[in-house]
Amino acid sequence: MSPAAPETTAPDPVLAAERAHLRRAADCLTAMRAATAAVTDAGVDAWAAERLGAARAERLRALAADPGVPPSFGRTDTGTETFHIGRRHVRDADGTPVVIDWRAPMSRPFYRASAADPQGLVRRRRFGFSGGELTGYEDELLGQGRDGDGRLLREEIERPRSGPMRDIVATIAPDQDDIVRAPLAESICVQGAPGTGKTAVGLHRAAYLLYTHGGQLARTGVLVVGPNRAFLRYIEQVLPTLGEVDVEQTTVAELTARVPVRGTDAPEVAVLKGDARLAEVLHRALWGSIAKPADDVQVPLAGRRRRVPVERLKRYVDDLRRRGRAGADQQVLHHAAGRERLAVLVAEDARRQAEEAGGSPTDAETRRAARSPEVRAFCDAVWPARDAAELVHALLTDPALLARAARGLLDDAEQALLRRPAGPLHRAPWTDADAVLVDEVAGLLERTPGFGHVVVDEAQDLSPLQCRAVARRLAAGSLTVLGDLAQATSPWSAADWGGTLAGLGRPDAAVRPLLRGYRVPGEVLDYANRLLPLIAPGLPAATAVRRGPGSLRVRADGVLPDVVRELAARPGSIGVVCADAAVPGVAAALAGAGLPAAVLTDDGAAGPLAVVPASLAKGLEFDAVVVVDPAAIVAAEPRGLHRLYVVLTRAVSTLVVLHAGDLPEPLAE
Ligand SMILES: Nc1ncnc2c1ncn2[C@@H]1O[C@H](COP(=O)(O)OP(=O)(O)OP(=O)(O)O)[C@@H](O)[C@H]1O
Repeated sequence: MSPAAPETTAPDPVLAAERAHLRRAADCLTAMRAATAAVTDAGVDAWAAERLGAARAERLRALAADPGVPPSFGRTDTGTETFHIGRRHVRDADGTPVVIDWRAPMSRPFYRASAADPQGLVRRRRFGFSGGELTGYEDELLGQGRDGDGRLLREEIERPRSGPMRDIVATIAPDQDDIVRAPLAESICVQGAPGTGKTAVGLHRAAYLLYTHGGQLARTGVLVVGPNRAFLRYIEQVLPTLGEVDVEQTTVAELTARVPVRGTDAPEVAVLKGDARLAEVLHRALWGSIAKPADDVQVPLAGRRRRVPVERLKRYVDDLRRRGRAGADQQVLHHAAGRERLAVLVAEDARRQAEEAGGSPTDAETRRAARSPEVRAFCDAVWPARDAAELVHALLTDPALLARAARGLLDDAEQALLRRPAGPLHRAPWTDADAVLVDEVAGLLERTPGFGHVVVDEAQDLSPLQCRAVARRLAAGSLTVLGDLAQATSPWSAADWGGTLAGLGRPDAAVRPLLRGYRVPGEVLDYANRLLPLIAPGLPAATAVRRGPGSLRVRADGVLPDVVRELAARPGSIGVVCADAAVPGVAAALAGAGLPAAVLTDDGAAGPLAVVPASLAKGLEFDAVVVVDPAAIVAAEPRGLHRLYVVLTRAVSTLVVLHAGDLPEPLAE
């Protein structure tokens, strides 16, 4: 590696030149923004409001002025040409590129070149920043077979966390880049150990796809699904920092929020309600409510009445009913569309009769016939319009209805588990799992609008029916599934990805591993990995990209406030993770010692010192983590060891494990 210039007092000509280039790029960017704003302001407010939206325009302006986001983070030299790489294209007034967007094909060697395979580069230069100021650089003379030593990568990872997740655009690794730049048509499942960058890679893939397939994806949209609001708060700034403000980021609970959730299910009930068999029960309940036509229908058409005989009516209904299941071509007839279609078939029958009798009813007359009170009454009797919430409510409160729909699928004990007391629909004690059932029925009634690409994070925890809810939002698009089977804590967690991918509608998605751990120092990762043979015997352990001597402290005698006070002496965030039931006690102990900590909630954002219920720790990270009483975390739930594995892998710099009693066995020695 060539000289890395740390903070210097003597002027470094390379630094001076790069700073000048950055200043120029910043000026050009400001000019580009000003030009865009001028266009927007010049009497095209309606367009601007519609296309950009006030919030988006605001965000773009903020980005332009954000000193924490330098216009370039590195450069490539081919020997004849130099390209600066940044978060977005910057060009000067003549249109000459000043910075190349990281997603452009020309930027690819920046991420892929190595000493063994320089990809036409003689040098790769990475910049180091401090407070938005260029303070150093690292050169890799690839042409001479010399790779870098990763010092800047290490600095970047260990830069104290002060808020939400940051992008990794300056340091995406080749194996990550492979996934980020995979073709749009490819659905991918990223199985990665904690801190290997799955979330980061998924978000950068979304940004890459939007850049590369802008037109197509701008129409169909990109959706990111995370486990809860706290997690979304944590990740939600990554895409805007990359210039992508039009991505919808949500949770399964929000996707399926068709009924007000006021209740909770016992665990065994939640498991059953998430079971794939329920999809079939609901399908039967809905389509089974279609009746057999009992009488002929008299259809008023063009001033005459035409009788459509019951036998033909039965055939129309049967044909349509058959199309309620996916055929070989996967085109499913939705229930509401089936009802419309039935009315049209009846009216067309009458039209044919009229034509055979020498008449010629018009299209408009036929449409009117389809909407006539007679035909409507027939459809109401045979193929009534249904409401998703009403149907699920009826199924859960009417044992006879449930028994009919569940015959051969759910035994008596399972049916009893599902039952809830009868009561008015508007006061129904809906649960999260019920909401997914209602969404399932809504998806049978009408087509759910689908996105062009969906990124689903922490996918190992999805129930089969939650998978179906996500799959409905996918339509013909592709999927990026992110997860770690070793961190699976929900009751439906499986030992492999097959079921989840099938449930998500992409059984053939390739499973791609990520095995280099960025977040957690080697000492901490090795410690957590001791649990792997117990919780996920088939999975290979990740190796950390860096070691951190002293990063792991396992203490039987530690006093929590003292430990926290000591950690707080260093910059960065602190997460105190404990069993959910211990949260009030831990928060009180800290407050009592003059260390007020915010308790992280499902929809809250964490402050610099947060008490984190173990059940919410997934996906998050803190510079320092204190795990309080690991045995209680394990004892709190059936997959407690998996939960412990999650919480032990949240620390970027320091992990302190405080235990009063025995440690879980693999961690004891
Ligand atoms: N190539 C990289 N360069 C710098 N930092 C990286 C890189 N890849 C990942 N990181 C950092 O490592 C940390 C973990 O990343 P991320 O949260 O995406 O991992 P994950 O695999 O989703 O973890 P978990 O399974 O624990 O949720 C983040 O701080 C991220 O910025």
